[in-house]
Amino acid sequence: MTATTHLPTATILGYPRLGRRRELKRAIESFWKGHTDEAALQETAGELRAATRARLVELGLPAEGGAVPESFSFYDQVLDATLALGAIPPRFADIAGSDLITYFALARGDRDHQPLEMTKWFDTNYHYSVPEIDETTPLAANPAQLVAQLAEAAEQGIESRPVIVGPVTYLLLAKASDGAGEGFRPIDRLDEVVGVYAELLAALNEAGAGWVQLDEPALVSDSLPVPRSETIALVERAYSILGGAAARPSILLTAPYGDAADALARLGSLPVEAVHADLVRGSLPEADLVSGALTSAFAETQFVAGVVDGRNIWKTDLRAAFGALERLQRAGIDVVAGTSNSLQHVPHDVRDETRLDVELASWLAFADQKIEQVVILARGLADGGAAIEAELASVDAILAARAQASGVRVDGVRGRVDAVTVADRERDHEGERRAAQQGLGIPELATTTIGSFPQTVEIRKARAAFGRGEIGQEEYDGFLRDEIARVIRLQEEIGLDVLVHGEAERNDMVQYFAELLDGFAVTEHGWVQSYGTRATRPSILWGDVSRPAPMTVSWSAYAQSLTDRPVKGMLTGPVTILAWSFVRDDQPLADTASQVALALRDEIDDLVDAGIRIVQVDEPALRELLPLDADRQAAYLDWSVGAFRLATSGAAADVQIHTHLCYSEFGEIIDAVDGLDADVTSIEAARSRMDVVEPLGEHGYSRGIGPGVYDIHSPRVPSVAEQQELIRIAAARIPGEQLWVNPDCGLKTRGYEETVASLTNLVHAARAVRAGA
Ligand code: MET
Ligand SMILES: [Zn+2]
Repeated sequence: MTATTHLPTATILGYPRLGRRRELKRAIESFWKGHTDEAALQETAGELRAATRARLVELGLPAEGGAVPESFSFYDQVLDATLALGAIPPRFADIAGSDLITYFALARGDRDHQPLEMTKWFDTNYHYSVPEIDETTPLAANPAQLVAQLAEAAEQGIESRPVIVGPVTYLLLAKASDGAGEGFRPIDRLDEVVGVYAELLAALNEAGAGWVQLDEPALVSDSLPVPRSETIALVERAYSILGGAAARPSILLTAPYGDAADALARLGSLPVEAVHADLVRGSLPEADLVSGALTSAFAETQFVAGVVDGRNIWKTDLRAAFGALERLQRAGIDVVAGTSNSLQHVPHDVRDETRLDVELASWLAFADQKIEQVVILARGLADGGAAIEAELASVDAILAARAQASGVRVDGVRGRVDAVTVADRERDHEGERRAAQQGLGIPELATTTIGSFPQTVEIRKARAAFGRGEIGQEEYDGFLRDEIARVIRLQEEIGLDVLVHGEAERNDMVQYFAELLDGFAVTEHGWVQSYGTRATRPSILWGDVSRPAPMTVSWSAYAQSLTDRPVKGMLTGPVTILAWSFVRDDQPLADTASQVALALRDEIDDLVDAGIRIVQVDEPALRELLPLDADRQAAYLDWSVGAFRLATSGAAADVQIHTHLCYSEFGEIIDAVDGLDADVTSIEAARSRMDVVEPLGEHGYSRGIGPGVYDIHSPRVPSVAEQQELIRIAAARIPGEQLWVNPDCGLKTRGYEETVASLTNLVHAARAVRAGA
């Protein structure tokens, strides 16, 4: 087949992968447990892929011409690329069995193998498996899975489009393996890797593929190991080679998650057949459009315009989206309607939600509704705007109703945000606070935890029984109080200095608050893959946010009543609440964040009134929301830090404010962390062996800091000696009265046995270092 296929006027970049009812999750987990065999798993996966393709066609994507993406994954798309490239790190070479066995070993590790590291995919909450590359990592095209899926589709009568993470993005997201030579960078192997991609493309061509999609989100990011200008040049080099290959499918090169406007004319000139741009996060290159430069660049290249937002669950303003498409069309560009990015970040179908308010539901578009929107736009492109006027008008009406709906704009909430002054974001001076907090009696190298204790089977059972109405409020509350009492006693026995209540009442650190705040709704089936078989159900922040009643006070006050040691109140911060919810798109995030911050500020007031003297406000997502585009970072840090300060600055000098950030790439935002003005900050550090204390030392960081000494991501129990060593590394750079001793993150995913052993060792390690050991 020659690469002359024309992409139809509608497509999407990818679709949710776990299945409408998370069928794939169940099938994979049952395979892992040994309850089913690989054949059974392959069968379920094949059925799911077939159902997905059929669904996409049913929703209106053409069956011909490569409009249907082949975006299935057993675990992760970057890991899929690792297998397709045969880039299996040699430390896994001894794994016997099928490709799928190797695949899961890379993803999850086993007794003898640490898994590949996992980290967040661009500015999303999705985690990918980080490739490990060095000078000798083998590379050999392994197109089997890609070809098999293509054949399945053909059998269904669908010409689908295989999807692969592109070579530049793949290598820029990889890390150099531990054994790599000094100065080696994975991207140094670009030419070889491109050669393997060429082989994959040849195999796909042979198998009859008309199109292939290569995702290059690296094009929009300033947070990668090379400057963006170099990324663009690398993409040009890679695709000049790939495009020049004799036998290959047509290539769709995508640039999701951000703004590639300044590179678009260059991308359009590459020897590929279609280029995608994210026009939600990104923009059209105005000057190039007006001058005709874009038109010339795209003279022989189709332009997939990502105008339907793939990151949120709101209906797209179709009239505005169609306006952008028409401008391109009028400029003589062959335009295709598409989504801004893969729909893997949104749930399946609003129609599955039976408990949502009907009016709210009418404003929403999950994956299936987004596809319907793309298909309408495509019809407009083919038949002219008049052909879809009724649909455009219907969305106009929905958006107008949404703007007027009760709860969307609440005068009281808005008035309060408008009245916020600079002083509302300022606490007393650091020194005064330190003096006022002496009364807390906190020792040097104070020991504490990050908040949650293990969520046992019993806790989950009680919550489920309460949810089903099998046990009443009183019984459930009694159960939680017993749990809190147990956790307090345990911490006293272990000898921790600052205690927590354990968060047993929380299903999730964001959803718990979403359920108690006005302006939020929760879904039944709104699952979104977080990594592998894990999914979360983000809440929907649809209206002005306020707090009808205290949310955490009774639990924290009860815990404090049981002990003389200080108990930390525990809240999730405004930025993290936003980052892990689907947030309204009709006002700036900064405004929404201020509303959430004011609700938390009231909560802190109430906690303090109830006798709590230390409050931790977790912001693990602060780094995640940092824009990929360097030009947008300052504005982001300004509002996000401002929201945290608004939440916490009502606290008097003698109230100690803690925050928790769980990631180690910290250097980039150290000024922002300083700007949070928290008295104490706990961060992840154990896995990186305290790498972060050096920049902190250099920065002259003056506040309390708790670099984690216990990696909570595995059941392994760190010894006293090991934790003592990490504390010593930190103590060499940071004065003892500033240094806190704590785990990397919460303990909710751990079991009790390892938790008790690890925390006991932690306390002994801290005591030993205090005693000068
Ligand atoms: C992802 S950060 C988690 C913080 C929370 N307080 C916990 O301990 O679970
Ligand atoms: Zn954490």
